[in-house]
Amino acid sequence: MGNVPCAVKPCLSYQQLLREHLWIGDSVAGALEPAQESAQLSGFPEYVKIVEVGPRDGLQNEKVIVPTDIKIEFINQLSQTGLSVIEVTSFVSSRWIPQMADHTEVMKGIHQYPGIRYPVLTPNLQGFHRAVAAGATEVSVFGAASESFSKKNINCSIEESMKRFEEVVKCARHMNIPARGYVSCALGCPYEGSITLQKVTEVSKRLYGMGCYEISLGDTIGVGTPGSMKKMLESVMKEIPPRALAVHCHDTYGQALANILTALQMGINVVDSAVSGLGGCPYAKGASGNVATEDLIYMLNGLGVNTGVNLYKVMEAGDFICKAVNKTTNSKVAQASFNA
Ligand SMILES: CC(C)(COP(=O)([O-])OP(=O)([O-])OC[C@H]1O[C@@H](n2cnc3c(N)ncnc32)[C@H](O)[C@@H]1OP(=O)([O-])[O-])[C@@H](O)C(=O)NCCC(=O)NCCSC(=O)C[C@@](C)(O)CC(=O)[O-]
Repeated sequence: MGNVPCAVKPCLSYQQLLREHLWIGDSVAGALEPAQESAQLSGFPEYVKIVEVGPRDGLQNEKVIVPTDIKIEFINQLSQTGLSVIEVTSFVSSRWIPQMADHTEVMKGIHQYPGIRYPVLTPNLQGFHRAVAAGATEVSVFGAASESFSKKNINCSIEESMKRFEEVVKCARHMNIPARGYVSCALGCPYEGSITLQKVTEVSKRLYGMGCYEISLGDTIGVGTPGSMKKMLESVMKEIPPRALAVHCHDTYGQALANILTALQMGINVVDSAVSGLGGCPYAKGASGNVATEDLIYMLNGLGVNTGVNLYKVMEAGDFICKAVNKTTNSKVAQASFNA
């Protein structure tokens, strides 16, 4: 029963807690009111948009190729949870990321529900055109604040990447397709170590300036702390309003939830996460998965922050994909619940 206080241990199991109490994520009338009040009082946003990156970031690093029908079933299950954004796949080179080679089949195979957005990664115009042909209606370009990471990940300098992204975003705008921008290594780089605040801010500003509607600041190797997150956001927020920013925290050093909490207190209300804490970038060696969506929802529910997402259904989708890829979940909430 993990951290449940001794006094309640004999009375409650985690499953009871999850099913019957406010942590479940359904708005039980009345039950959320005191917590919602506390969320408002403490300066947290009333609503957080969760960008589920499990099918893309979560699976891209898996060595064994996950069958396409499993990916499609996983995404369809996620669509039943209340999530409003699910990142589906990447239109990148299959030589670089073999796991994403079935991007077109996945994109065409999923059921796209109204009200849910299904963005995909597009590093260049070639990827963009293929994505659109496969039915994508939202794309993301992905840059880095580190020169070395940019070269390792997308085989070009930051400057060259900006030119490619400008082409993609321009084309997307003509077609009324929203484009999101990622900035990797916002809190540290696997090759260069510390990255200056100026560089993170400069790259973010360029992506925002070219028309990306939201900039996701990636702690690619999970080295950030609430202290470095605060400083980085203070710098970026001088150029970009918090409503256009998201945080994307890998949990390598166990700091992800603390970093997210810091970002929320600073006015950010978009958070990327991956079911079961899956994930990692093949070009960021040693980086572990993203913050688990289950753990994020549990924390937000406890704060009374609305996400519209059902925790129990997310845990079921997580259980499905973990069994399919033969992995144990990294979500503490799922571990505690399923082992109770
Ligand atoms: C960007 C490239 C393609 C450049 O790769 P390149 O080798 O420099 O490309 P090129 O332009 O020289 O072309 C070489 C070949 O690639 C093909 N090509 C060219 N573009 C494409 C494309 N879009 N889709 C499919 N094929 C493509 C092109 O057609 C050609 O084929 P060939 O003539 O030799 O047969 C490559 O480096 C690549 O695919 N990189 C992807 C890396 C990646 O996906 N990394 C993981 C995602 S980023 C991440 O996880 C971080 C994030 C977002 O989560 C945030 C965080 O945590 O920080």
